[in-house]
Amino acid sequence: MLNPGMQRARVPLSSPPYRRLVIKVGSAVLSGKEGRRRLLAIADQVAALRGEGREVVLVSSGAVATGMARLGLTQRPRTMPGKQAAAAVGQPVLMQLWEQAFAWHDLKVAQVLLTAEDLAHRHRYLNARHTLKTLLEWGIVPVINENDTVMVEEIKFGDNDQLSALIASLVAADLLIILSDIEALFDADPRHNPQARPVRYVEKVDAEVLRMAGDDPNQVGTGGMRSKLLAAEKAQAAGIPMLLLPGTRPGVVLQALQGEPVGTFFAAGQRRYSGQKLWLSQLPKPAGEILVDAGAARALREGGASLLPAGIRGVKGSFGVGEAVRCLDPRGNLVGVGLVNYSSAEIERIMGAKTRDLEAILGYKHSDEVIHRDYFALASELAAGGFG
Ligand SMILES: Nc1ncnc2c1ncn2[C@@H]1O[C@H](COP(=O)(O)OP(=O)(O)O)[C@@H](O)[C@H]1O
Ligand SMILES: N[C@@H](CCC(=O)OP(=O)(O)O)C(=O)O
Repeated sequence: MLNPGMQRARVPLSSPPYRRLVIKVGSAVLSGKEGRRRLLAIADQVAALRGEGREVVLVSSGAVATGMARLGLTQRPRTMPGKQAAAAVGQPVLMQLWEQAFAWHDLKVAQVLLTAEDLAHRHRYLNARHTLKTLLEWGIVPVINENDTVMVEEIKFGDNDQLSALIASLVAADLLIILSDIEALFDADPRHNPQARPVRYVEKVDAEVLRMAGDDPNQVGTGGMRSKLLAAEKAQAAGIPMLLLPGTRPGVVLQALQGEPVGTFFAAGQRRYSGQKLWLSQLPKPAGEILVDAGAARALREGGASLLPAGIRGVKGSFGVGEAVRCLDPRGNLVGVGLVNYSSAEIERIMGAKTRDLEAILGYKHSDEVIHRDYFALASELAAGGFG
């Protein structure tokens, strides 16, 4: 949903002070001849923001692009192991650049490499949160990237735009800033449509807005504009506004926060959840699937019920206690996602059974419910780019 009256993106004057920021820097900003200069300019701005009493978490892409430069490759490797090898070469070089850039300002950096799996386990997610919180308390600038060398296609976040939105929720940021190589969101892909006009304000990321974006990235990036819109959608669902800015322009973050009209501002949405349920609704990948019967599907969808063993007809995949799984109805439609109190092996033994028989079957009982209602989010409530 656009607001045609609002021509230029301004951080609204009525906005909160934006004390905690997550700033994502795209590969396009950090690569090429100008990459080094832009990295230094971003570090200058982060240092200035820190000086104003704000906290900043950086999400930095660029490991693959930096590795390519270091290895003298002119084309992005096509295979997954090729990209991973390039990232393994590039990541330490990239961190060294951030380390040096921040050292000028007497600031220390910390490298945090995450996989989607890390955030899909509640205890690992909470560990990541504690670590980031501690780093911020110590006055350190965390620099996060996907752990490219160990991730596999099935469990990757998709790209760092998605990761940055998840991190914004994780640290309860006041604002997510995405720095790319483009002035703003345009109403059509500007590479194919020279008449495309910038959109300065987006109230809500809906189908009309998603239609504007191409999903093929620039030469070095990954997700394209579509993935930035999906990140905005995730941030909006968490009640966090997002600002898309041209990271190629020095000083642009400070200008935007002073109210200058630059980039595209995505309003904070109505926060749908907090805590556990927010995390569930944004998870990138499920650990497995539970097939439920029609009665259980109705009870979950309409009655806000917990999932009992009696309503389970099948299990797919192998998962442990506490993992997040998809629940599918008899037609294969997604009912929602939830955290299981039993492993897939246990569910295979107790599916279809009455609650009172669980102890006799297993010899113990963790709980009556396989998924408790407080740990379940309906399909209609999931963020785009999540389980869906
Ligand atoms: N509607 C649109 N508005 C702006 N940019 C778009 C649009 N559709 C596609 N793009 C392209 O998306 C690119 C940015 O995405 P990406 O390559 O993933 O960047 P990054 O490396 O910063 O993550 C821009 O360079 C632009 O060419
Ligand atoms: N982890 C990858 C990032 C890939 C990625 O999402 O890139 P981009 O679209 O430029 O944010 C790297 O460091 O190269």
